[in-house]
Amino acid sequence: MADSQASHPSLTGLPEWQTLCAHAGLIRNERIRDLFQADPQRDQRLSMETDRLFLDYSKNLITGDTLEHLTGLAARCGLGEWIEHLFTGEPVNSTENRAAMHMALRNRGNGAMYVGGRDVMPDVDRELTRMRLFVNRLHRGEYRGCTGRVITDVVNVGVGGSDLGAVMATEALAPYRTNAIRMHFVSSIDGVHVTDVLERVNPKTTLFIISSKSFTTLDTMTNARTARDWFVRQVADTDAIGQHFLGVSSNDAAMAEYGIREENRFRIWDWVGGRYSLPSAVGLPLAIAVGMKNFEAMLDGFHAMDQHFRTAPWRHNMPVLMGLLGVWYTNFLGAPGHVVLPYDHRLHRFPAYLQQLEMESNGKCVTRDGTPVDYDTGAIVWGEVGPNAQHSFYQLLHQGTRPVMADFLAPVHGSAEYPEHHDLALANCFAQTRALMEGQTADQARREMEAAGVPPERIEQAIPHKVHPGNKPSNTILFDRLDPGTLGELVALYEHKVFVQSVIWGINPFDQWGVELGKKLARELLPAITGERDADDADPSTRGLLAYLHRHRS
Ligand SMILES: O=P(O)(O)OC[C@H]1O[C@H](O)[C@H](O)[C@@H](O)[C@@H]1O
Repeated sequence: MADSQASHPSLTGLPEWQTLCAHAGLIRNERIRDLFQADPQRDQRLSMETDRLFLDYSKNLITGDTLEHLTGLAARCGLGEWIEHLFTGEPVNSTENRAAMHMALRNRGNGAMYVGGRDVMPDVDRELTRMRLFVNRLHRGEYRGCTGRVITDVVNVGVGGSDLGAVMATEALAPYRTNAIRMHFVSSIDGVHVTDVLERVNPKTTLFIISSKSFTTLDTMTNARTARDWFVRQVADTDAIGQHFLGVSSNDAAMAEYGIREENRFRIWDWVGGRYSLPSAVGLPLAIAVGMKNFEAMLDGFHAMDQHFRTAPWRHNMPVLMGLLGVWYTNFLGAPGHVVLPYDHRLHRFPAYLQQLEMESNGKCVTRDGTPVDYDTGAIVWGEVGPNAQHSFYQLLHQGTRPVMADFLAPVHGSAEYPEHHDLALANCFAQTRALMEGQTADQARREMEAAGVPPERIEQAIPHKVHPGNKPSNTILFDRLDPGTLGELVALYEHKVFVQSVIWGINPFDQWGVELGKKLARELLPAITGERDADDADPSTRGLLAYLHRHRS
């Protein structure tokens, strides 16, 4: 692997890159609408299905040539080899000399998967079995609190990759709940988050899961200590900690030191990246909420997408296509933003989950060998539940000056209770992608206002404001229903999409050094916040902030 690592080509100098630049110059002048007219089969040619997902990418500013040029670039960047490096447990996380073998966590095929020459499947299966035993005991009411009462609440304490996936999936799969245990998540270090959750639970019937791959993250450790102190104060029994606190980590010694007993310590491994850890024991809160059967159905979905990604030809490979489309907009059409718009409220944390997955993975400015890049990398990802976002930021999507790439997601079967609501949501979803693509001309706006009887002078005034330029790209991802398998496929789709882009950009998507500096400066600044020392060495703005703080505290 060292060879292909060293040989990542200077991207912008590649003939494939130059071809794409020239091609973009031509295609900028095209209208997506006209491309449909020129090719009546376009929607069929530019759409595809996997086991559970349907992707329509025909409303993009692309032609068959665009895809050919993009796959040519991917081949030149060694995408095929890199996919094999990933799946064969090579240390693709070069700065930390680690594999990124999250596919082993959901390897439902029972074959061996190797990291550093060692089959990791026995470890994976052992932890999955331990989770199953624990979850089943809890659900049967056999695992109880220190006073013998059944558990009514579970509080997951974690942050980033040890929080976002579990929250997102627990919300998304709410209809698959198998029991009445209430789930709570504490992530933010600010003290109010933990307060708000502790106020709602009874210590004698609550389990705490301290979830942290490193078991050193300041945020999680601070909240975990506060939760433990609160618990001990409430039950007045330190021995009870062992019964009420579970841990998920790769740092067994730290879990033990915190007071988590052996049988309540669930393991992950250094080859599981935090933001790729939902299918590991980090998903324990989800498994408790929806039961192991549903959790494993989610793993099936992950696995199906893993297989698809590894084996499908690139022109029919969903993560590859989505990754390449992202590269097209980021690097050749100058669209820095990528918005994710689910038309199902239960996916309301999905954009937040993807923000970490995409931006922590590909928000990098040097290649794997440390060379500064001279092209853009990770998109700026944001999003919101589509129907709500229509009433807030869609204005910018329709008439703003900067192009944005959009992913629309929707189940065919949404609300079981109010299917007529879901019809409205779908009508909006499909209408928005049309409106973005087709826009509205001055003539159309004029005709509409004339028909509505608007006075002519007002019409002329209003027209510039009512014109929608259109030609805005979008993907639409549909699926039968938001069930566990579909969620697994969806998450794996984006994971692999991120990997594809990292290969083109030549960057390591599995480290996150950019988050360290802020943490270090926070540690250094803490004494200045508490007033133990001055921060004379800090910049003038920071000193000003500290001065304001202390003026208002005194
Ligand atoms: O699971 P932990 O070790 O506590 O890490 C939690 C999170 O914190 C870090 O700062 C990283 O930016 C994330 O990638 C990670 O998921």
